[in-house]
Amino acid sequence: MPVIEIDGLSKNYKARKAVDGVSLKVEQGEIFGIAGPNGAGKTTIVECASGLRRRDGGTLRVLGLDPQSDRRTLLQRVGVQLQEAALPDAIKVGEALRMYASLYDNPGNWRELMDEWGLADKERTGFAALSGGWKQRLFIALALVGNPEVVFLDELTTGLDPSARRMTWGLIRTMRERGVTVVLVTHFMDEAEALCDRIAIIDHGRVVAEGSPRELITEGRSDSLEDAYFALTGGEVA
Ligand SMILES: Nc1ncnc2c1ncn2[C@@H]1O[C@H](COP(=O)(O)OP(=O)(O)OP(=O)(O)O)[C@@H](O)[C@H]1O
Repeated sequence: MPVIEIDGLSKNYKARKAVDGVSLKVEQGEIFGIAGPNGAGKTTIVECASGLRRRDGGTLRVLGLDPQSDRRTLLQRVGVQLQEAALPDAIKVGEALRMYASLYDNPGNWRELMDEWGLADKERTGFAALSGGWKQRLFIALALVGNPEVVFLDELTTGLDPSARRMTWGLIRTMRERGVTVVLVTHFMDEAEALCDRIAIIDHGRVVAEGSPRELITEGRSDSLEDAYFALTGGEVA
């Protein structure tokens, strides 16, 4: 049974159709990528699926639960890292992890997570003093602290330096090996190609293509996923 089943999802912001009839299935233990141009509706899909935003139409099941009506139960079982998250300036890295862990019934070991994500040296550093890349690492660790079965990561490696980016890829693969299902919103086609089992390309609130990186390359009659992306979204190559 799929871990995530989205059928005919729609969401409007006033007159603007942000998501327009999206249907997707994600299987357990997959790394599922969501790619597409700015404003395509990717974040809105993730927000609706993770229980953070109400949908206008369609059905949604995550771990068999409805993200709207079963929101509280679902939030115990999923982790979410969002693009524009923020924390109080003065909160220290260790405090943030401990505080987030306390929100879950069965949290992971936050100290282990802090080590795993290279944050141990920053345990006593305040949020405001972290660079963008370290904030990003902290947000990923916070998304994982509840020991989630499904994790939604929005622009996972934006702002990370190349070595942190590769380290992050390794840790995401480890999560898959542990059976965690990962939904990854990304603008980086090398990242999607390296990590994702399947990818949905979204444009103007609709799914324009879906498949494994190899299938999308074939469908776009291209040599690389990046070229396939441009072919499938009708975008211009810069
Ligand atoms: N809270 C909001 N209020 C009004 N419009 C919104 C809101 N959030 C998103 N939108 C609009 O909905 C559309 C989809 O936005 P969304 O953030 O889901 O796209 P995205 O694919 O994640 O974009 P990006 O790649 O730039 O992050 C855009 O036109 C955006 O301007």
